[in-house]
Amino acid sequence: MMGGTSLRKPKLDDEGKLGANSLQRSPDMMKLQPGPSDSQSTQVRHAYKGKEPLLPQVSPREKRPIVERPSHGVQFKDREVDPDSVLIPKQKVVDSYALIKPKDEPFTDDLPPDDVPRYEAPIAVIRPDSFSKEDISGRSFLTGKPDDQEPPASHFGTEEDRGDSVPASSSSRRANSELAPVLEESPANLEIASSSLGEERLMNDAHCSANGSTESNGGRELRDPESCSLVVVPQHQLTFEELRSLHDFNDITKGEEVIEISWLNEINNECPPPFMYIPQNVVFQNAYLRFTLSQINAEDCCSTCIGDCLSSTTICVCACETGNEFAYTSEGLIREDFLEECISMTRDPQRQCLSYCKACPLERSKNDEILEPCKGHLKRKYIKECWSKCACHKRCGNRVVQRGIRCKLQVFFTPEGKGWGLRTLEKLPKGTFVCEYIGEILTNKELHERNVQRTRGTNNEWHTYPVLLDAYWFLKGALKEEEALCLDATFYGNVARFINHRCLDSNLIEIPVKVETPDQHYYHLAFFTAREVNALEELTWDYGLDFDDDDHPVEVFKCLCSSKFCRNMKRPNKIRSEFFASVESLSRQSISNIRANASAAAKKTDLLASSSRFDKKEIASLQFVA
Ligand SMILES: C[S@@+](CC[C@H](N)C(=O)[O-])C[C@H]1O[C@@H](n2cnc3c(N)ncnc32)[C@H](O)[C@@H]1O
Repeated sequence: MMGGTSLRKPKLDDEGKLGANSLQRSPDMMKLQPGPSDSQSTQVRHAYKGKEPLLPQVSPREKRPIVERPSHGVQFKDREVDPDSVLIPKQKVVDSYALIKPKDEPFTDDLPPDDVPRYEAPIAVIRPDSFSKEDISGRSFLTGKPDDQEPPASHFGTEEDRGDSVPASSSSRRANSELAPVLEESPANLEIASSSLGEERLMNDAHCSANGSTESNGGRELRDPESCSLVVVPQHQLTFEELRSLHDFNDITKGEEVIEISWLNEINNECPPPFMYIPQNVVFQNAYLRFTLSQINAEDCCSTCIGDCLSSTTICVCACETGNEFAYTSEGLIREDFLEECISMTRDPQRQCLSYCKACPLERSKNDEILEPCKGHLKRKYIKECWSKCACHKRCGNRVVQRGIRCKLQVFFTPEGKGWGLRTLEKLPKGTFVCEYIGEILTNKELHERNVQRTRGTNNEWHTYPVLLDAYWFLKGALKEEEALCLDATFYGNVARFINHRCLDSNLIEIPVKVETPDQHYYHLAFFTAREVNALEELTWDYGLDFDDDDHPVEVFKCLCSSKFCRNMKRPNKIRSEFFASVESLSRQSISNIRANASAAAKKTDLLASSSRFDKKEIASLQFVA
């Protein structure tokens, strides 16, 4: 599991020092699989070493007009694109950019067949008119649509509808489709909530497709196209051409974002793995979300604000959550002190504040007979943005994440063997919003079921990309199953699914952002730059993986982040001492904080020490740090 929870256990190495793995998170919280393409990619790359990369013919395409809107208060600076970084394939680039310019060679059929990655295609589509209005509204899950397309608040069922355990929306979905409870027996069917256009889609067998399994009949009937409006799409192994066309070379988002995001492979002939691009989170099945205006109380919105909240002289209700100061500056960046606080709470083991659930949903989802105690979840600072019930202007400066991706990004094939990655094509100031982590909203039980199914399967190429939304789990005594949520970008996701891991000093930091609901159990996970990032730099994020952990079913990857803080690296002594020095300096500030509050620290250490989950070595390391 990436991000979300973070219990880093300082560890001692063999010599009893704070070791290379000293800043690790809880094992069970972090489960992540190697990306689908990595193993293949290494082989293919070697096979093509020294050859010119083959890149698809770029067909000229009309540039999508980006509507410029008058600015009210917040200025989203037009960042200057580094001239050396113009990589967008459809743009003409001058010779000096040849190093990174996408090649124009057309694909030919004479590619060695063994080097052609094989995937299966998704799948099927339901026509929008196939559901009743009620059903559509029940499923709507639209948030933060950029600018003028922002949708109205969607109804997710009333309190009465909700019943004890199953939300009305998911009940109605089940009534409409028997495709819901199928993970165990049949190939999983995946249901997607409404798109930005209110369009309903149903993806059948996305899991199976991603899994690489084949259907012998070469196609699968989903539903009668007339009665249920499903289109039958033949299932077969994708040819290279088909795979390539799955992701628009110029825009992997297929027009779903305000800006285009190209993809580029200068290393080998691989294409990005098959997945469905979505710009907003969607409910998979049982997750309970209720976005209603009636649910938003006066204290949850700024119903008296006018124009730009950031320039208002009176205190805006939406800033109360962040100490009466907005998290954003008038340039649309995160405020320096707020950002530093978030960084230190996430990265500095002494600042990390863990909270413990009474009945941890993560442990509950395992269905074990004995419920293990909660291993702790990182407390986080979060941002609260203005939304529909706020009276401020749509371009109020306290609406950043909901405006969608604004940076010039590119999905690219990394040369170091990490598979695909995400990079910026322009210099990004510290505190810039880059993108959200978008995926299917699953309950933890659903995620657990997916994982079980994956590990049971014969094909280990089915990888998962999940993050927990666990920042507030501790607030509620016992979360209902449908309230303990996570995001999974394995089958549906946005560009964030390409962000690779970097231990500790990654250039992105994830911050929870509340937009459309005051509910604590659902929030957006947004990535901001933790420092200034240069054009062409890869964007990275610390997944919080514990590379020593073999107590989870998902194999961790061999980390190639090349950070000097890498937790998955045997270091020579010199580098090791540098590493300790860096950790020491990072911790100094926090150690003084702990000294200032010795009793709280001691209490915390006692609490951790009393937990049977820690062995002597770990307790010793906790005491060492304290
Ligand atoms: C969220 S995906 C990132 C995108 C992925 N590289 C791809 O090609 O789709 C996570 C996977 O990327 C690879 N990865 C990410 N960070 C890595 C790192 N620091 N070293 C090696 N592999 C990494 C691992 O295979 C991991 O399971």
